[in-house]
Amino acid sequence: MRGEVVVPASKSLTNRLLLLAALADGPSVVVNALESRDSSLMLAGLQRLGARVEHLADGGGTREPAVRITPLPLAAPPAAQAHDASDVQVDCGLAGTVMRFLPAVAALTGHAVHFDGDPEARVRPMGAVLEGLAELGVDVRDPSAPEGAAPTTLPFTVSSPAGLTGGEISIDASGSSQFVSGLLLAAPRMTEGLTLRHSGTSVPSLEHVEMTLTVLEQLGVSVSSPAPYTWRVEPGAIPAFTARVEPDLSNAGPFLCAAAVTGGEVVMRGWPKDSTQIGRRWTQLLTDFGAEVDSVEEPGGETVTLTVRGPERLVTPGTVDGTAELTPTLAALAALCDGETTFTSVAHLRGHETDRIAALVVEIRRLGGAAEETDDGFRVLSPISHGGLVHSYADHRMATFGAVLGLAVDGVEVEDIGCTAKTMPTFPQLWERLVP
Ligand SMILES: O=C(O)C1=C[C@@H](OP(=O)(O)O)[C@@H](O)[C@H](O)C1
Ligand SMILES: C=C(OP(=O)(O)O)C(=O)O
Repeated sequence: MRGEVVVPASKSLTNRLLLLAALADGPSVVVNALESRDSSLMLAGLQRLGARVEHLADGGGTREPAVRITPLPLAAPPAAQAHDASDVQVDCGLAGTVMRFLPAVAALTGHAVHFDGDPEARVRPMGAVLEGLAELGVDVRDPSAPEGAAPTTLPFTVSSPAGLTGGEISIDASGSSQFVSGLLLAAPRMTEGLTLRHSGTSVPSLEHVEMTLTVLEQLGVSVSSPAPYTWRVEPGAIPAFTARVEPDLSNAGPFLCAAAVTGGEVVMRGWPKDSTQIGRRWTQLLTDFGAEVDSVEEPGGETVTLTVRGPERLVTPGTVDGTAELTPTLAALAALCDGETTFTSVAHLRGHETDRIAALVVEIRRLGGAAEETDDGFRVLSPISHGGLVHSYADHRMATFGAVLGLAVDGVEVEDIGCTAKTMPTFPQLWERLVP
């Protein structure tokens, strides 16, 4: 695999910026927003909550497509305009950022809003974010459950006729960093702002919480972390803004790994030098697996051209720690190494699009490799030895895991490559272009 790749925009940054545009104090423009299932669901959800969405061919003279959002109306306490909006429905699909980020925004509008999603989404953990909202006075219920039973998964309805006052709450976010981000993103529009404390052992994917805080700060919101695992967002207007979205560095992973597993070379221009995305870790991770990574600064100084060259034989780093959403792609590298690789601090992957720990172990074994689950992750013991059908489980990263394996082993077929549309609808075309 040899060539140059331009990956689409970041899902995580797109969905944060779209949401914050809907809470800003005037129309805002998100340039180079991702177009994918997750971002479409975010836009549709924000529209349901009252935001206006316009697609622009040229975002503010940059000749790049953009989305202009006119903010949604917030509840005016006392909630004179809050109507009985039992017909406001938000479809979350399988998007964690929609199911975890929009309930607090829904509460700010004063409407009763019903959330549901794909069958696979109905098992993804939601408890902590819903408990947090309940602590803030929001009525959270599953209309089909017995009276009094607090929902911990989709579907559910949130309703807070007077909007959100905010204050100080504590939740256990050990299941997902999105529980923290989902409450902090809405916090500037809570009348008292929000102090949020995490009460469990550790928060996974902490890079994503840092991304939330940085984006808020870049948009003029005052944020702080007064103690470990405690965050404070001050109340206030979010000035209307224009922001451009970086390329998705997590989705860059399969392409960079394509070079790594084939002894090829893949070039990416416009790689941000200073990103909040967890995908910034690829340069070190690929080096750890034996690839050669070069970066050359581009004019302007904010981006580099990244070149990844694959080694003759991959080497295992032994342990790979806390790699969150990068893990399925890294598991493909591990499944092509002779030595053992142990993935640690990724227990929360069981609550992703599918139980990724179980899925990765099953699929590696299906192709003749040896792998086992551990308490906080999994271990790849020996490489895959033959082809077969890799199951996707509706999970874009399981599909791209299979695609990377198929470059190194004959006869690998990936079921439902279309599920990559969750964050990268152009994956099949971009992939084909790299094949010699
Ligand atoms: O905030 C975000 O944009 C995300 C946070 C992470 O969630 P978890 O903390 O559940 O891993 C990550 O895996 C997900 O793809 C995107
Ligand atoms: C975990 C992921 O997605 P979500 O935003 O749906 O949680 C992911 O993209 O790997």
